[in-house]
Amino acid sequence: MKIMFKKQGISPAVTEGGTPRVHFTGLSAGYPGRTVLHQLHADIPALAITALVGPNGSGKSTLLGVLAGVIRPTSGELRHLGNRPPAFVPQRGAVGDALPLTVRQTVEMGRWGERGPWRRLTRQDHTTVDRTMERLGITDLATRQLGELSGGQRQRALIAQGLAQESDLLLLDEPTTGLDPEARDRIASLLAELVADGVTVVQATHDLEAARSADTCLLLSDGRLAGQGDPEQLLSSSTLSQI
Ligand SMILES: Nc1ncnc2c1ncn2[C@@H]1O[C@H](COP(=O)(O)OP(=O)(O)OP(=O)(O)O)[C@@H](O)[C@H]1O
Repeated sequence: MKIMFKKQGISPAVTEGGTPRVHFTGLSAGYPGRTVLHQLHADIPALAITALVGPNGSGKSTLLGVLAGVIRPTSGELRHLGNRPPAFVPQRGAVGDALPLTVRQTVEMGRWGERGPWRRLTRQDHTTVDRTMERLGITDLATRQLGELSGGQRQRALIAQGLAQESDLLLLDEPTTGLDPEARDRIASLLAELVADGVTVVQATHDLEAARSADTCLLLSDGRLAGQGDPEQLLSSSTLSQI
């Protein structure tokens, strides 16, 4: 099993169809005693939105965990063709309701990768946090506890934490699930803006509208790649009913 971070030396096969931000081949991964992902081969194109789609338990969150570096592949090769660690925004439900954190503290944690949890944040860090909260429209929620927010407000705080990491690769686990149409549209517009700003976005989603508006799509079924490419073509009703 190989994990590599590098900017150069991409093989022609990899660059075909656009520069990839992540390339993986023969990738298998899972949890102790249980293989979930089986021999996946795919590219995540740079400066685009990739949707990870598939039924419950098909391995979307596990693949995000592998891309984020929190789950180690058991075999295969994973290449990151960028020079910054990815920013990972977990599912809203995975973040404890009882955590005694304000929105501002939540977003500040996005700077810990640079600074470490015990070092004081710099003025530049605070500026980044302010700017990110403004961008997500949560400045007026700064002193509120995370656990007392609505689903959409909480989701924006978690995305702000991801953005505050200033990575060029943002990995999101179901960012729009359970949100009303206005909140979903807001997040969709933000993701498009981020791509225009130079960020590569990968989102696991059950939201077919979000998936269809992505640039490309990886369809997972039972830990295997059931298809990849144009979401409009891939997410036809016949394919969806098959999986
Ligand atoms: N921590 C864990 N330990 C053991 N097995 C796990 C763990 N997390 C997930 N799994 C198993 O791995 C498989 C894939 O789960 P995963 O969460 O990646 O799927 P998913 O496609 O994201 O599902 P959902 O759409 O429900 O979020 C499932 O069978 C699940 O039970």
